[in-house]
Amino acid sequence: MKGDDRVKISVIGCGYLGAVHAASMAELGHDVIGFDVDEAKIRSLSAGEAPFFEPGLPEILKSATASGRLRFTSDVTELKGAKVHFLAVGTPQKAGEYAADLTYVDLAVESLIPQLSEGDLLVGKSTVPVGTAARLAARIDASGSGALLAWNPEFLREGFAVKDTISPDRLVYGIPEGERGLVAKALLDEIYATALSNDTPLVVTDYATAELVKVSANAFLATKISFINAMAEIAEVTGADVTQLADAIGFDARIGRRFLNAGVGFGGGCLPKDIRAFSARAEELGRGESVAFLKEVDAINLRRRQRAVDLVVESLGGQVYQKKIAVLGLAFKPDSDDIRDSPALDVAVQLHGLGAEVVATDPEAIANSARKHPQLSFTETVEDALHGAEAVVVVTEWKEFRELDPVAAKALVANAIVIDGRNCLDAEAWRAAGWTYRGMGRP
Ligand SMILES: NC(=O)c1ccc[n+]([C@@H]2O[C@H](COP(=O)([O-])OP(=O)(O)OC[C@H]3O[C@@H](n4cnc5c(N)ncnc54)[C@H](O)[C@@H]3O)[C@@H](O)[C@H]2O)c1
Ligand SMILES: O=c1ccn([C@@H]2O[C@H](COP(=O)(O)OP(=O)(O)O[C@H]3O[C@H](CO)[C@@H](O)[C@H](O)[C@H]3O)[C@@H](O)[C@H]2O)c(=O)[nH]1
Repeated sequence: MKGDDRVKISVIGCGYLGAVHAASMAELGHDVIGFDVDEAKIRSLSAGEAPFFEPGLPEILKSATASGRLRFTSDVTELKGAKVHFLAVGTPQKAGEYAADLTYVDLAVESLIPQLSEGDLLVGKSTVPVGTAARLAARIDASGSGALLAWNPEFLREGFAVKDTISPDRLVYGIPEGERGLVAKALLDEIYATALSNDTPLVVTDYATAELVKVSANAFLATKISFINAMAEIAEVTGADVTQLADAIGFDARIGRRFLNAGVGFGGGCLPKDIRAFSARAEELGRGESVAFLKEVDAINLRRRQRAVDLVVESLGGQVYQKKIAVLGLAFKPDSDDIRDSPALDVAVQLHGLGAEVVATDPEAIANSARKHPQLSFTETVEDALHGAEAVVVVTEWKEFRELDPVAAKALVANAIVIDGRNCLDAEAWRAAGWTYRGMGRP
């Protein structure tokens, strides 16, 4: 791509999604300016440093900022002149409610409107309740800026975010009808030229479908995880093994083995809040019953965290008070430092609440966890966590935990009891080394 041909892009909101999107778009050759109201985040990004852990991000941040294709600002007026503006601000769960909080989306759009010029394209990436795009399009029309709106939901997974952005499984464009839609599509095609030239499937549709594709994809994934966790609950009272069950049903190509790992369940900044926001929106639309099952998906999910806590208590004869428990894992999944709605951190907090002396460790998520829960004790090394522990609970399946040597680990602990909250250990090897092994839905 030659300098003058590059599309000038702005990214509004440089959190997990926005920072990765900005750096990846620059990596693909576009001129990008990232904007965030959080000045500390902007300072870190401007220095080429990722404010969170994401494999591959530091490398592309450094190369793109050094090449001049990527810069960051906390001054919204600097977005003037960009042709395409990606909206990537947060849409968290409202406090005490299921619905999504759209405050950040609305504030960001209001601050962007004075910077827009005729023919500019605002592209929504944040996950929003269906109907939001139509409302924002009307607001932009009323502003008289002459800008257009498209909704282009994002499906990246943390831990694989750069790869997922540069080579997505599919692209979805929600665009307006008629000529304006064609203009929007042409700009998006230019931005995603690399992915499209690699035959990435493209779905071009209306706003409502694009918004619904995103939330229904997450609802499906959450349902798949809660389905297998429901089977784990049945396995627990019948002596069956849910991991073998998952393998066996997963061989059916119509079902597939992915997202059938039973354990302490799903967490993170997306699946939990997205299924709740979907339920709330469906209720507003008078169709609450259509997705009523999502409340059960949520309930099954939360029960599994409790199950891990109960297993620890049960294994210690019903009493954890003042007993040292090693909690291996804090992040909501491996290869991430994200602790938003983390089942692992929740298990640690619950055990602490029961009076246990929790010592938790995680390769990347200690700093975030300590900020949120300073009452917990943390240690950098697994060995320190294991030393003198009366029980060990594995709640995030980091490679370093999966590959622990059960013989060496046994020499450190006071009691060889392990609760495998992610079914990620070799049960036979741990038992052979003398451990009492308890998994989630497997004997
Ligand atoms: N994290 C993911 O893996 C992922 C993947 C797909 C979709 N999403 C969706 O993307 C959105 C962002 O998620 P996230 O995980 O990056 O959240 P985040 O909380 O990490 O980042 C949001 C950022 O927006 C900034 N912000 C808030 N108000 C602003 C404003 N008015 N102007 C500019 N910046 C503002 C915040 O300071 C923050 O840095 C959500 O809707 C989420 O559901 C996230
Ligand atoms: O078999 C499985 C698979 C996942 N999980 C858990 O499910 C959660 C979510 O995992 P994952 O989906 O890999 O993480 P996210 O990065 O939150 O990605 C989800 O949420 C994003 C934000 O909307 C979407 O873009 C992605 O497509 C969607 O996978 C984590 O706690 C995992 O431990 C399980 O318990 N069992």
